[in-house]
Amino acid sequence: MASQSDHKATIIDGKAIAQTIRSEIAVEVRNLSQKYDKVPGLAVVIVGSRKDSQSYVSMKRKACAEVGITSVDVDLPENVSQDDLIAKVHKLNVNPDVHGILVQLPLPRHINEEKVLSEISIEKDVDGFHPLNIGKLAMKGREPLFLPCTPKGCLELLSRSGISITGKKVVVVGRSNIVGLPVALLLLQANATVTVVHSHTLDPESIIRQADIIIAAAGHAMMVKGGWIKPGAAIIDVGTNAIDDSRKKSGYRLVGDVDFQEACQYLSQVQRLCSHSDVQQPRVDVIPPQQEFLQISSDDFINQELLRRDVRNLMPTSTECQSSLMPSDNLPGPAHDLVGVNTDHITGIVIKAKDELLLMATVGYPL
Ligand SMILES: NC(=O)C1=CN([C@@H]2O[C@H](COP(=O)(O)OP(=O)(O)OC[C@H]3O[C@@H](n4cnc5c(N)ncnc54)[C@H](OP(=O)(O)O)[C@@H]3O)[C@@H](O)[C@H]2O)C=CC1
Ligand SMILES: Nc1nc(=O)c2c([nH]1)NC[C@@H]1CN(c3ccc(C(=O)N[C@@H](CCC(=O)O)C(=O)O)cc3)C=[N+]21
Repeated sequence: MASQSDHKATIIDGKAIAQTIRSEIAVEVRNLSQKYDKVPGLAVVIVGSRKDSQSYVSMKRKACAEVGITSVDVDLPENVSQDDLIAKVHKLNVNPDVHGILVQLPLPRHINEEKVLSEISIEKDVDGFHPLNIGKLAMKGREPLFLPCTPKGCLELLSRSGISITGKKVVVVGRSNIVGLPVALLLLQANATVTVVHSHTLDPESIIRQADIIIAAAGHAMMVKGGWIKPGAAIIDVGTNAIDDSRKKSGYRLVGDVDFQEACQYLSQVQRLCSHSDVQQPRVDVIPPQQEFLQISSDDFINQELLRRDVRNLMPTSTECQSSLMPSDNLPGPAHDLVGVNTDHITGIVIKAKDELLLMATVGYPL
């Protein structure tokens, strides 16, 4: 996790964490097989030959092999009827060697996904897509039998990276049944204050900028820009988007929903600010009383010493603070009061003059 002394964005190594989790599961599977003389079985059902689905399914089957879970492969043709698919699911429901059933989505258009998913026995619904499982996830004090894997993975990444959730402002970008909605529900259960951004959300940038934690799951390549991220924020980028890349043999490369390069550059720049006074300044948004947004350099407003201090020492009465924050000629009126900052870590400074919000500096450093 990023610390005050870090000068660049810290990268959560999802691959390494996944490897650790797989090793832990392998031990559990070994213990189970020793105790019960049986290994867990996962049925992975795929309909048709979509390239992306085949690639995800083969990843799942490989992961099963790696940890010692038996993968029961069910590959059905694109034109399989809904009744035949449901009959297959029913067979798997009663197969004692199958403990989990996963029907890869999306299904072909002629098949009703909702109907098929509701036919999976809730005891074997490892994707957690059964309405009863999702319903329990949404209710206080109820325990779903299975949690959807990607949302669960997001929380694992956070907890294994030492990022606490309780009390944090989390913005989830996306509200799909697979990722956005269940991850928002899980975060709510973990005592976060959750905002969900979707395709009808007005001004997503200003909402995302308030987040301590961002879960990006919109399926929209690099939509979250570096400047949208509050310094110190943790980001889990779920998006997997293929974009054209002539330098690749395949002709494409995968990118997330967050502009990774830009985010790292932006965060590094802001974090360096805390210890070097000569570096380029981050952007600062100024909100004049007319509510117009202006972008200016923070040079004129904030000195380095101020940023290094504990927020609690920066009380409105501090003349030093006021003079250091006093803009030369941009802001009218008498001394400005420093009225609000996040107390855990300096993530924003709000200055008031004559009870009007005049300036909000989105600079600071993480814990
Ligand atoms: N790594 C993993 O394990 C997984 C990764 N993924 C990846 O995550 C991404 C999302 O997948 P999935 O949830 O299935 O996608 P869906 O297309 O089902 O849902 C996308 C969601 O994002 C919202 N959205 C779309 N565009 C915007 C936008 N410009 N601003 C804000 N919100 C937007 C949509 O809003 P609305 O509801 O209004 O339409 C919708 O709720 C994809 O890139 C996918 O490949 C998915 C599953 C697992
Ligand atoms: N019943 C069902 N359950 C699912 O969980 C499900 C599904 N249907 N349908 C489609 C989505 C999509 N999905 C992904 C899984 C892993 C990666 C993933 O691991 N991506 C790698 C790269 C993969 C690659 O190299 O191709 C990465 O992000 O680094 C992405 C997407 C699961 N889904």
